[in-house]
Amino acid sequence: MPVESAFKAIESDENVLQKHVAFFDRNNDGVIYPWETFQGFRAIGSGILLSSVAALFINMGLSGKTRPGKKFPNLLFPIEIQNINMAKHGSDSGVYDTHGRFVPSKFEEIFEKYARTNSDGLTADELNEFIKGNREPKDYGGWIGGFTEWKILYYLGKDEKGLLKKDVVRGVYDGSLFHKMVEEKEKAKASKKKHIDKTLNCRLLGSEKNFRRRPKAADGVKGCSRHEW
Ligand code: HEM
Ligand SMILES: [Ca+2]
Repeated sequence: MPVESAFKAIESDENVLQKHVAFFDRNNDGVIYPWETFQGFRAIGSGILLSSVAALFINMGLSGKTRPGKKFPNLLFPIEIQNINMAKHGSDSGVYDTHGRFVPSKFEEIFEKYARTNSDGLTADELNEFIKGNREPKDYGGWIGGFTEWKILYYLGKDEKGLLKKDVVRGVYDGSLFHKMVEEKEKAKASKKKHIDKTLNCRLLGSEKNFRRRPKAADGVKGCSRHEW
């Protein structure tokens, strides 16, 4: 899905990683359950399969790490947002520091190093090089973590030319991308509804065959036309 427009600059002294995950805390109680992860994925337009698999893996994988000192796993796999920085893994970009803060120089480094075709984004090949470049030896868990995070981001956020834009990547770090995606989805839904309403309107006027989407047709009826063109 193409997501354009500029995102705000990110403050580097706050726990931005908490913002990254807060979108998925659907009832804002500081804890993310698997069904909330599922709902969050659905809200940004992911299919049922990806949303289910992601919810299972993310919550089962991160829950225990964010519940330090708890002896037994909670089988509802809650993720505690206040401890989300403990869920960090290796083989990442280093853009989040150990406290979950945003490190601007690391963010810039991604594009300085890998964005060769277009300084403003990464192609699929450049992204693969970047993911490989982050790998620490034998850190298999981190390899999988990094690979899936970046591949899902690419899948959901690439533009029509297959480029993962810098703005989109910046937006994922503070979670603003997720809110943006919901907005885009709502907009697309509203315009589809408008189109259906117009089609219906034209049908009532008896010109459904020649219906075209355009602001004002020659015959003066908004969105309808009696002529092919
Ligand atoms: C569509 C949904 C999501 C996408 C596209 C996504 C993508 C990403 C990306 C690209 C990173 C940066 C990794 C790096 O800097 O190398 C990241 C980091 C992280 N994400 Fe997500 N994420 C999503 C959802 C979630 C959810 C639901 C959680 C947990 C509730 C989560 C937890 C984390 C954590 C803990 C990190 C830090 C990893 C680290 O730096 O070691 N993410 N994510
Ligand atoms: Ca919650």
